Amino acid sequence: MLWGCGLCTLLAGGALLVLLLQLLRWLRADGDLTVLWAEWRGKKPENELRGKVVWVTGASSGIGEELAYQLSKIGALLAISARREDELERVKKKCLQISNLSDKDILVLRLDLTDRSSHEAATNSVLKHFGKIDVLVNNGGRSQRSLFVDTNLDVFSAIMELNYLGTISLTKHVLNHMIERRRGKIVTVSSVMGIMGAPLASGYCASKHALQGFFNSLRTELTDYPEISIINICPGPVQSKIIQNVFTEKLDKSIENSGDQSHKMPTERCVRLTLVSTANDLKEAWISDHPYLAVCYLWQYAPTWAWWLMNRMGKRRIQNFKSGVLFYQTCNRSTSPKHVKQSGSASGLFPLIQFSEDGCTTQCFDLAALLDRWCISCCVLVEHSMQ
Ligand SMILES: NC(=O)c1ccc[n+]([C@@H]2O[C@H](COP(=O)([O-])OP(=O)(O)OC[C@H]3O[C@@H](n4cnc5c(N)ncnc54)[C@H](O)[C@@H]3O)[C@@H](O)[C@H]2O)c1
Repeated sequence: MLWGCGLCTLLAGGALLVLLLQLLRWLRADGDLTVLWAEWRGKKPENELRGKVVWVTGASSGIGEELAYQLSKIGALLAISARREDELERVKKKCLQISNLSDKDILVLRLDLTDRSSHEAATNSVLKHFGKIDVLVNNGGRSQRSLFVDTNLDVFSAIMELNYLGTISLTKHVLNHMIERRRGKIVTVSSVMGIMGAPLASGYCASKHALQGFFNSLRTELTDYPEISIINICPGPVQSKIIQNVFTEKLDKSIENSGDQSHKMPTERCVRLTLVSTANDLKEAWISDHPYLAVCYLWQYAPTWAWWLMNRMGKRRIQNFKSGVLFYQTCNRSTSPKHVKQSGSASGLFPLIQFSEDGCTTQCFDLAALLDRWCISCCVLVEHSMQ
């Protein structure tokens, strides 16, 4: 009897959760509440960032490249940096085509974040060209895909050198200038992996946690400078070249198969919400589709349940990784996770619920199907959540 009541409560809770998720998806709730509010009622990036000098690192691909495009359309003056100058020239050419900016409004500046001795000169080059830096976007970085036990410590050192030390080194030089002017914005593209943990990305998660801790502390040291904003952006999985560029267990080994990216958040959307967060000086912004965003909330409010979920799914993910199978190789690669072709048993969580292909590709209205879809989505989350 009691057991029956418990089961009913569990099912009702599950149904409510699923309905809530569907509602959030339907409402396109792909950011935390402060981001969504800022997008609806807040300041527009077009008004706040036009004419501002914005320096974007890691601008040769992915999120950084798209930032360059959207900022140029808005009319911001740009310094774009990465290691490959030819790629930056390509990005600059496109920026000039899609905007009203002229050649001198976009500075291409080669920068290796790991070469910290070059950061002061690079900062001076931007200042010499534009006379000021209004916004620094710390975007350059690399993810990881390897088990800690198999990974050379050099890899952990390289991740921290790039994602953490490279970022705070550049910040230090630019911040000196902002302190002199008593104004500016430092935007750092962290990750939801700076909030939670995930298997196969221990070094990457550590570097993003380090960034979160660093910038949250720096913000408290800048209370005498209310016009200087420290803005941490925490995206979930976003379409980019991040998987092609991941660190593996050895420094000289690259990944063989970067897999399908189509289920991830479109780069344009992530960048738009990043600019909304920047325009509105949001201290921290979670930008992600569901169920990833829901897991962030779970992590924040019920960490022990979040651990349970992560451990359950992480086990499967590690098994797949060891056998050389990416989880989504069991899925329809040309569509999103909600269009997973495999049976529910692919998740290993609800082995009794079986799907036909169509059961997954159509909108599912029965509770079991919705629950199963949620579980599969969660598994795909674990596959990708370390980016
Ligand atoms: N794509 C995602 O799913 C995702 C999710 C959360 C956070 N992020 C973060 O977003 C940022 C951008 O990543 P992305 O997804 O666009 O990946 P990406 O690989 O497409 O772009 C990374 C950029 O960083 C640059 N970079 C790498 N090493 C560098 C170095 N030593 N010096 C200077 N630049 C260097 C690359 O050249 C490239 O321009 C990263 O910090 C990443 O951690 C990405």
